[in-house]
Order: sequence, then C-alpha cells, then structure tokens
Amino acid sequence: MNIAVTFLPRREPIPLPPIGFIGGGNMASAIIGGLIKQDVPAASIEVVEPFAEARARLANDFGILAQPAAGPALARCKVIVWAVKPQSFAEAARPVRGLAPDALHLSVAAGIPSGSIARWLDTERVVRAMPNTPALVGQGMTGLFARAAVDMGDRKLIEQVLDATGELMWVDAEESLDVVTAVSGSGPAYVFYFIEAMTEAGVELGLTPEQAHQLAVGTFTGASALAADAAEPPAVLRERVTSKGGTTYAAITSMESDAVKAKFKTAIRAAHQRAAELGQEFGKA
Ligand SMILES: NC(=O)C1=CN([C@@H]2O[C@H](COP(=O)(O)OP(=O)(O)OC[C@H]3O[C@@H](n4cnc5c(N)ncnc54)[C@H](OP(=O)(O)O)[C@@H]3O)[C@@H](O)[C@H]2O)C=CC1
Ligand SMILES: O=C(O)[C@@H]1CCC=N1
Repeated sequence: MNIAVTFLPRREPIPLPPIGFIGGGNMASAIIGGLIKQDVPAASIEVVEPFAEARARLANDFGILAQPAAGPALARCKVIVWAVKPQSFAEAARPVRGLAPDALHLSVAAGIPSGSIARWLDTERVVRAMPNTPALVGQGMTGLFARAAVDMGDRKLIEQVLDATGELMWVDAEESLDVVTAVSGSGPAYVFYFIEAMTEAGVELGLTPEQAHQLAVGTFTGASALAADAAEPPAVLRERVTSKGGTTYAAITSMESDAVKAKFKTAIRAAHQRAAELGQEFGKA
C-alpha cells in the first residue's frame, strides 16, 4: 500500500520579543512550555528564580539558564511575567524596578491589585492574568484585566505570549479577576478532588484503582466536551442522565439531602474571599 506523506512547511519562529519571568515555578513553567511549543527560542527567555531545584528543572525541561537574582539581563525584556506567590511579590519587585523601563508587565499572582504593581514597578503598563494549570496541556482558561494605560498593541502582545496556554477571556472590572480565581484559577483542584472521590468510591465498591481512575477521568473529559458542545444548559444534560427512579436519581437525591451543591458554592466563596484578603494583606507594601 502506498502511503502519501505530506510534509507541512516548518512554521517560522514567532517574532516575540525577549520575555522575562520573575519566579520560575509551576505557573511560569506552564507558560514557558507554551512559548517553547510556539518555537520561541529558550535564549529569548530570562528567568529569575532563587530556588536551585526550580532552576535545575527549567534547565532540564526547557534548556533555560535561570538566574538566582534579578540583574541587568532583564533590561532587554519587553514583557515581564510575574509568577511569584502574592506573599513574595513586593519583595521580588524591589530589585526589578527600573531594570526594564520599556517592559509591559503581566502578573499571574492571585489577588495582588494592578495599582500596587504599578506603584511597585513605577509603570502603568500592567496586565493581570488568572490562568489555571491545564495551561500545561494547552487547555487552560485565563482571565485577563488591563490597566487603562495598556493599549491594543500591548493586549495583542499578551495574547500572543499566552496563546499556547488555552482560552483567554478579558474582563472589564478588576474585581472580576477574584471571581475568575475562585472559579477557574483554583477550579482544577475542585475537579481533581471530585476525581479522587469518584476513584475512591469505585475502588471501595470493587474496581481496581486503574479501572476507577480511567472511568472517573474519562467521565469528566466526556461530560465537559458534551457541556461545551450542547445547546442545552448543564441542568438539562443532568436531567437526561437522571432516569426516573433510577441510579442517578438516587445519587443526586443523596447529594441534595447533604446540601453538596450549597457547600460547594460556599467553598468557592471562601476562595473568592481569600483572593481579596491576599490583595489587602500583600498589596499594601
Ligand atoms: N498554581 C496555580 O494553579 C496557579 C497559580 N497562580 C499564581 O501564580 C503565582 C505562582 O504560583 P505557583 O507557580 O503555583 O508557585 P511556585 O511556588 O511554584 O512558584 C513561585 C516561584 O517563585 C520563586 N520566588 C520566590 N521569591 C522570588 C523572588 N524574589 N524572585 C523570583 N522568584 C521568587 C519561588 O521560589 P521559593 O520556592 O524558593 O520561594 C518559587 O519557585 C502565584 O502568585 C499564584 O497566585 C495563578 C493561577 C493558578
Ligand atoms: O491557590 C492559589 O492561591 C493559586 C491561585 C489560583 C490557583 N492557585
């Protein structure tokens, strides 16, 4: 049998400017992985990361030579991504202020207001993003907010930097980012929690851990794809699974009687409140 093979022309490297990262942990790695997939050369990415183990991981995974402290290498960066914990932001900003005067700043830190970042870095060109970890597999959801001084060209640049991470959603009000944080930023942990519960229940009822894991994960993948594709809302899709007097009815009735939905919403409100507290606590400096 003859198999026709078509070679697609190799894509030209994306002409992104040099990009700096302050903090080279989980979220920075997810974004850097996307940039490398877009053919951005490792040499045009500067990372400041004090933790030696994280620097070794960046070298191993992406061939990036991260620096333990901020220095003049950041001067060439036109975008600086802030991927430090909210608790470390003010301290991390001090040595960077003035080092890259032309840079557009993108913060992924939960809660820290853009006004604090603008003050710490002495620039109004600040965008805040709230991504989530499925960015690692190109299926993230990211909320974005730009300060007034950020123009359309800057917005496009940010979209290009985050292009490979998944879907992007701009919000007009900065407070909305705390809601994005509580729903989709922390959201993967809620999904993993339910996967854990479904897997444990499957094992307790007699399946192997592998079988139970495959069924739980596959059910989330399938149900999410159905919800994304269907014209009907999730409540209608749920009703279609729930045969009268059947097994799903038994499970949903049990959950309703234990107020599972109400408690889940309370948990999301706790995440929302914590985002605001992080901003108040660590945005003051
Ligand atoms: N993880 C997630 O799902 C999401 C996280 N975020 C946000 O991303 C940010 C980073 O989170 P995450 O990646 O999970 O955290 P990590 O702890 O994995 O990464 C943060 C890194 O920053 C380093 N760091 C600390 N101080 C400095 C400094 N002064 N200069 C440079 N780097 C420094 C830390 O080193 P050390 O460990 O030595 O302190 C650590 O390696 C947080 O603000 C979080 O709110 C947003 C959305 C989702
Ligand atoms: O838990 C956190 O604070 C961060 C922000 C969203 C996800 N992780």
